[in-house]
Order: sequence, then structure tokens, then C-alpha cells
Amino acid sequence: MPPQSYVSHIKEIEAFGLGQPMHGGSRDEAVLGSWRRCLDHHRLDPARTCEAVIVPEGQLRQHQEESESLIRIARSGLERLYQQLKGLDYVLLLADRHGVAVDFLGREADTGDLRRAGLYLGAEWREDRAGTSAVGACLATGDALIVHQSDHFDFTHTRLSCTAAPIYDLRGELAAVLDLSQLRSPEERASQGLALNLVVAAARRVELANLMAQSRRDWVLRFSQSPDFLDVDPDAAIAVDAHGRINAMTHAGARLLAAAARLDWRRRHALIGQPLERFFQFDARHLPNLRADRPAQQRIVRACDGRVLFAHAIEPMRVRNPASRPLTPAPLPAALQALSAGDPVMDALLHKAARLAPRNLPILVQGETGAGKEFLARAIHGASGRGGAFVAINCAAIPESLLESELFGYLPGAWTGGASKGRQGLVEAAHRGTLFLDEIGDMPLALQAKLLRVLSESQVLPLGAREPRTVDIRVVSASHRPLAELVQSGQFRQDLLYRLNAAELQLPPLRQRRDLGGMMDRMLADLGSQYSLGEAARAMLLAHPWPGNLRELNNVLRYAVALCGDGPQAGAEAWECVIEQIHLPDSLQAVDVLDAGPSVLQMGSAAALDEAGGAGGCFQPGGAVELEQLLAQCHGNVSEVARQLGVSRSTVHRRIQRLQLGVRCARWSKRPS
Ligand SMILES: Nc1ncnc2c1ncn2[C@@H]1O[C@H](COP(=O)(O)OP(=O)(O)OP(=O)(O)O)[C@@H](O)[C@H]1O
Repeated sequence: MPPQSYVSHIKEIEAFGLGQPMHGGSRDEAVLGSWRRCLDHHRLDPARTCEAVIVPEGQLRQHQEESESLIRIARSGLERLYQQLKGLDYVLLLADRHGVAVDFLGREADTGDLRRAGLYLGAEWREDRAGTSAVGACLATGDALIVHQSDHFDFTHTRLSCTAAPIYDLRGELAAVLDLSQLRSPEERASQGLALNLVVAAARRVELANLMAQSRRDWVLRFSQSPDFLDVDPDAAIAVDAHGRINAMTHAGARLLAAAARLDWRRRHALIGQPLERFFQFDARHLPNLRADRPAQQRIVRACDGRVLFAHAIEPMRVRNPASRPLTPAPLPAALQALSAGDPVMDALLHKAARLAPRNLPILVQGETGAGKEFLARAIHGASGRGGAFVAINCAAIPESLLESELFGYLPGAWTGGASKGRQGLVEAAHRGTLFLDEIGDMPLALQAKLLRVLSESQVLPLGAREPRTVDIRVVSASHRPLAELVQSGQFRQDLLYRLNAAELQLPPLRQRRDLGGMMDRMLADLGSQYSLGEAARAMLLAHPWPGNLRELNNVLRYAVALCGDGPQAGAEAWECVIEQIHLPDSLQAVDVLDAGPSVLQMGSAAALDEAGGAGGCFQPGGAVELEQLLAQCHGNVSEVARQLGVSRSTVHRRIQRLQLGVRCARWSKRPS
């Protein structure tokens, strides 16, 4: 496409925005998609141009700290690629998931030009800030693309040619973007086709190197469509833990798994933690057969969608002597260790939290209500080594009119209704400690702007004060609502989100945790060592979906303990109390163990079956009619019904309650016997 003047560039974008037919050659769909987002979503004006933004030094350091291990791993791949392209005047940028360039390789002689053009360390290429660019659009879609010259939305950047590919982390989240750009490039867009292939291949190798470095204790399974490239340059890789479950994957690995199980690769939670057999007609016990000591042609696996691949299994490294000990992850600080009873997703999250804890990076914890966000924030504070206090504030619980004074404090007489001596705000109270902002998504927009200023400048201005006070705080925030969606709907400031989530920790809901049983035991032990769970009660708890997560579990256990026993009799030395189904709240009785599927039945819980109504079939789930008839026959005599069914009275009562037969039951019982 020939170079465009400022006017024709604006006209073309405006015409596109109005849905008019495009003239002068076709634009790539990915570019048009980005233009559409810039116009409709980010509300950018193509007529307003803006020089490239380079973030201040301190902010850049924060971004680099966050991506430290990725930069280290990507470096050698970047250098190799840069060498391959030497003489072609390409610049290589590694941008983090916020669109900030955290690593850069380019000709020193061009530094001035490159900095002005934004092809430099610290350049910020997010779509909402800089319009269509390769980095910004790649972050928005997760796909590789070329943004060539006038493909850029902002006319300022239309002399650049940029090509970018995404780098995903081991759990399938977009972690960074690798960008290959030229200040001066041929007019033809097709000239960048090679750059696209190179950058995609380099991103794939970075992901692979990352997986190899971080999965040393797992089996690593690498795949290729060709036996010749299998051992030297595989297409995809996954890591499999000792139980044969998927623990990590490269992006190509995620796509391979998703295709095999006919899932959307974006549903990464449906991939991690799943058994290998879900995706391949292959038993994890046979992984040793795929080691490199056999010819590549013989190492064949068949995916569940019928695809045949060559595979190379690399066995976990063993700690043979004390010198190789660093391979074992450092033990978790006690505060964090208490939060998991062996769930692999939780364990990975806690190891990440342990590494982040001592750094002064803002952390955003996301998760369903009651999933333990505040518990995690407290544990991070406990492991941070920060001497100040942990100060928590629930932004949703405090009226909007009071939130500002609560957070920032006020001087005497600053507002009517305030304490006469004034009051220190929570931000200051968290000086040298941790400020936990719970339900941050509910913070009013006006206050978001003020909080942003506090975080950017590390200074707080109490109401009525003239001089700001310097504070050293670590912010951990939490929300059960996805903040990215609140940004999209204009309820949350994007710049604040970027400030708050230098690192994001996503807590899994309890129903997805594999340590539910262990957590139940731990929480029960905290309530008293004398309590234990009977088999039927345990089966019922395991079958419950726990919409209220750990909070609900805690409440249920407290309730059960309260109902279970009144404590030791006088003179008794030790006593034990087994929690049975009868001690569980009625709301839980709605979970039918027979309905709960094989996971509970496999536990061999005969007692659970009996409690649910007997396995003999006379008291089937959903048997309202039969129960009603029997109750009518027995004139509402529950003991008689229970005797005839061979189950306990409480089971019948629960079933009456569940099937809402109570009113009719009362009527039958009035009949003369
Ligand atoms: N690791 C844990 N061990 C024991 N109990 C826990 C744990 N995590 C959470 N709980 C229980 O769940 C309750 C809720 O935890 P927390 O307040 O951390 O959840 P949350 O995700 O912040 O909830 P919300 O979204 O409602 O603010 C706690 O009061 C505690 O009873």
C-alpha cells in the first residue's frame, strides 16, 4: 500500500468506522478488528495524534521486576533472532502483558530515533494508549500479526512496520509479546512475511525453554508432526506430574490438548490438572517408552481426535546429591503453606505468591466469594517481611461518602461529622505494611483517580491538609468480579487496574480443588482435635458444590461441631466426636449422594447410600410420588414410613423437606388411624 497523507489516513479510518466500503486495497482482518476496538471501545480519535509514550524509569523497573524470569529465559532466544536479522535494521522488543517494552535489542547508533518512535525500552504499546500497533493488537487478541505502516491507527506511527507474536505462560495465560519492528521498511506488506514466521518460531522456543526450565520435576512430553524435528525443534510441549495430570503447557501444547478433547483452547482451566488419558489414547504409565533412547519413528501417540504425533518424553530430574538441591522449590513460608492441602493449582499459586511476597509489587487477587482472598492477602503480608501492619478495608461495605476519609484520613475540622482531633487514614496506617483493598471493583470512579495518585506518587493527602505525606505501602487488592470486564463497561479505570495488578493471583473455587477432603480435615482440626468426620457425612460434604467456597465450608463445620456434641462429661479424660450426616445443616441435605455421581459412589460409602435412601431402589431420587403415597398409606407416620423403607427417620424427614411434602404430610397425619 502506498504511503498515505495524514488526511487520507484519517479519512480511511473514519470511513471504516462508518461502515463505508474500503478503497485502495484491502486491510488485514486483524488490523480492521483493532481499528474497530480503537474506535468503538477505546473511543480513540484518529485525528488526534500522540507521540510514543515511554514510561518513567521507576515504573519500567517495576515492570522488569515482574517479568524478571521471563526476560532471563527469553534473552538468549532474542539474541539469536537478532543475530539472524543483523544488517536488516530490525529492532526486537519484548513487551510484558501490560504492553510495556521490558527488553530491547536494537542498533545503538539509532537510539535517538528508536526512542522517539517508541521502539525502545519502556515504550507503552497498549491499544487503548497507542491505537493499533502489533504489540497492542497481539495483547488484545492473543494472536500473531503484522501491523505495517498505515495499518497503524495513529498517524504518528505510520512509518513503522511491526510484527508481533504472543508468549503464553505455562498455564496458558498471555504473559508477553515478542515484537520485531523496522523504522524504515519496504512499502510492501508482504515484505514482513518472513518476520512473522521468525517471530512466531522465536516465541514458541521461548515458551518451550520456559517450560523446560520450570518443569524439571515433571515429565515433559514434546510433540512434532515430523520424527526428524522431534528431538531438535518440537512444535508443542506439555508437562505431566507424577499422577499423570497436565501441569503445564506451551501455547501450541494447549491448542493440541484442546483440539484432542474438542474444547476451546481459551478454556485453559479445563486443560490444567486433567489426566493425560483425557487427550491421548495413551497411558501415563507408559511415558518411559517415549524416551529418546528409542528411534523417533517408533515414538508415536494418537490424540483422542485421531491425530497421530511423534512424541519425546523427558523424565523428571532427580535430586541425586545435595549440590543439585536448588532444583527443588524452596519450602513455602508457614503462612502460605496453611492455605493448601495439596491441590496442584493452589500449590503453584502459593509458590508464585511466596516469590512475590518479599517484593514490593502490587498484587491483585481474584476469586469467587469466600475463596480465601483475604486469607491469602494476610499470608502474603506474613511472608513479606514488612514490619508494618496489615490493614484491610472492604470498599463495598463502607458508604461512598465515608470511603475517602477512611482511606486518606482528615485533619481537625476538615468536615462536619469528623472527629474533632482529625483521623489518620487507612493508607497511612498501612505505612511500611500492607494495605488490603477488598472488593476494589466497588470503589467509586472519583476515588479511583485519587487512589491512582497515591499509588503513583507514594504520597497521601488527608482531607483538609495542604502538604502530602509520604507513605511506603504494599497494596494487595481483591475482587470477586472480573476487573477487566468492569474496565470494558467503564466502571473501573484501566490505568488503576494496571497499577494494581503487577501480579495477578487467581484463586480456584473450592469445587475445583483436589484437596477438598484435606481442607475439611484441617479446618475441623482447627475447631478441636476431638472431631472427625463419619463416612456418610464426608461423602455428603465432598458431593456439595460449595458455592460459598471456604467460608461456607467453615460455617458448615462450625455448625456440625456445635450439633455434634456438648463436650466431655465430667470426669472423662478424652472424648471423641464423629460428625454424622444428621449434624450437617439442612441446606446440605439437598445434595443427594446418589445424584452426586461416581466420585462419591466410588468412595464405597455404603452409609452414604443408606442415608440417601437405600440402594435397593424403593426410595429413588426424585421419588416424590412414591413417598407421598407411602406417607398417605401410613397416615403421615414418619416412623412407619422409615421402617417400611429401611432407612432412618431423619432421612425421611429430610426427604419430606426436600420434596416439599411437609404441608401434605401434616394433613395426612390428621386422619384417623
Ligand atoms: N485457608 C483457609 N483455611 C481456613 N479457613 C479459610 C481459609 N480461607 C478462607 N477460610 C474461611 O473462609 C472465610 C472467608 O475467607 P476470606 O475472607 O479470605 O474470603 P474472600 O475470598 O476474601 O471472601 P469475600 O469475597 O467474600 O471477601 C474465612 O473467614 C475463613 O473462615
